[in-house]
Amino acid sequence: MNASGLKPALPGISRSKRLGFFSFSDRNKPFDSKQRGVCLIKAAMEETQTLKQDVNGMVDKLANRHAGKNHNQLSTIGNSTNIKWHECPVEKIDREKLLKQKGCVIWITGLSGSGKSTVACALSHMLYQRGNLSYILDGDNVRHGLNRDLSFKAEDRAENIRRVGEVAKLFADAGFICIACLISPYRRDRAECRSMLPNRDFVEVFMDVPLQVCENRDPKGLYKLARAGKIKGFTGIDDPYEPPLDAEVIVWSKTKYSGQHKCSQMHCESIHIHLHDLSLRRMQCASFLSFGSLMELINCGTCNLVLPRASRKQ
Ligand SMILES: Nc1ncnc2c1ncn2[C@@H]1O[C@H](COP(=O)(O)OS(=O)(=O)O)[C@@H](OP(=O)(O)O)[C@H]1O
Ligand SMILES: Nc1ncnc2c1ncn2[C@@H]1O[C@H](COP(=O)(O)OP(=O)(O)O)[C@@H](O)[C@H]1O
Repeated sequence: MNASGLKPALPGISRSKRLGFFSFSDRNKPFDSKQRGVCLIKAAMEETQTLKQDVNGMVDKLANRHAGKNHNQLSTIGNSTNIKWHECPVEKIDREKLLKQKGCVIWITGLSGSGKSTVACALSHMLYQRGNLSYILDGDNVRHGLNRDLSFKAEDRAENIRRVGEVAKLFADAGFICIACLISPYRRDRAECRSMLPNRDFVEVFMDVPLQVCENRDPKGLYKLARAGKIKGFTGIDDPYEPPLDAEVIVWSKTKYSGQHKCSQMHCESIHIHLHDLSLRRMQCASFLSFGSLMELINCGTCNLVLPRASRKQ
């Protein structure tokens, strides 16, 4: 069977993934038509599945590209009536070419004191050193301006996450690597942010640090106030935190497994990072890294983060 001379049926789908072309490596065995038939059916099923995934991916992409945009008619979105989406000939892909990077959102979630801002800054610094443009949306900082009207009640937290999700999406559209670090305690709110972006343009990073460790760090003294009842509805104390079930990246401090609460300098310097390969639904690799060699993970394979060697600002 020869695939040469035929154009791919769908753009972006390689010949090898099209139905009807199989290669058999075991050519020396005597021909067993029954076994060969089973082989063919199996291969066809696998190819069909792959093709389906490719087509779904393309449909997703188009759906995401046009989500909420009605190009010819006036629309009503929420309370905004009679609005119309305006296209510009300079698109995301053009800006990405200019910046030589892929616009995406890295969403860091975890308890207060789990190290979200620290990781965000380290990542941003390393990207800067590599010549990549990033921007951090830190929950604490955004609440100083855009979200200053929001409290820590569940509905206000949801609105906080929605707004930051929308802003992050704009940054990604601008071609930035947008690093959002917020407690974002509810799965539903985070899932909504994920759904705003095409598949793989949203990388969820879970700071898997136990409450006890965060509470021992307590850099702002907030846990102490919460335990004393002076702050009500503090995440982890008297307000919920729903850990992600399928984050692409999981980060934890070594202290979680060493059983120490006050960590030594060496432990402070070490974090573990797991890349969660969602396509295989299993942990792909576990890496032990010094804090200085944090992550270099952009536009690589199944998820957008890579764990590189990079020097830390002393
Ligand atoms: N009740 C309560 N619960 C949790 N956190 C509180 C609360 N009150 C104030 N803070 C401070 O607000 C920071 C978290 O803001 P976020 O916007 O990330 O929170 S959320 O995503 O809306 O849940 C958080 O910052 P981080 O410690 O950086 O997470 C706290 O400094
Ligand atoms: N891997 C780590 N080991 C030990 N301490 C850490 C680590 N990462 C961050 N910290 C410290 O924990 C505290 C909280 O970190 P921060 O990044 O502000 O957390 P968050 O943004 O989640 O509230 C800070 O004092 C920071 O220096």
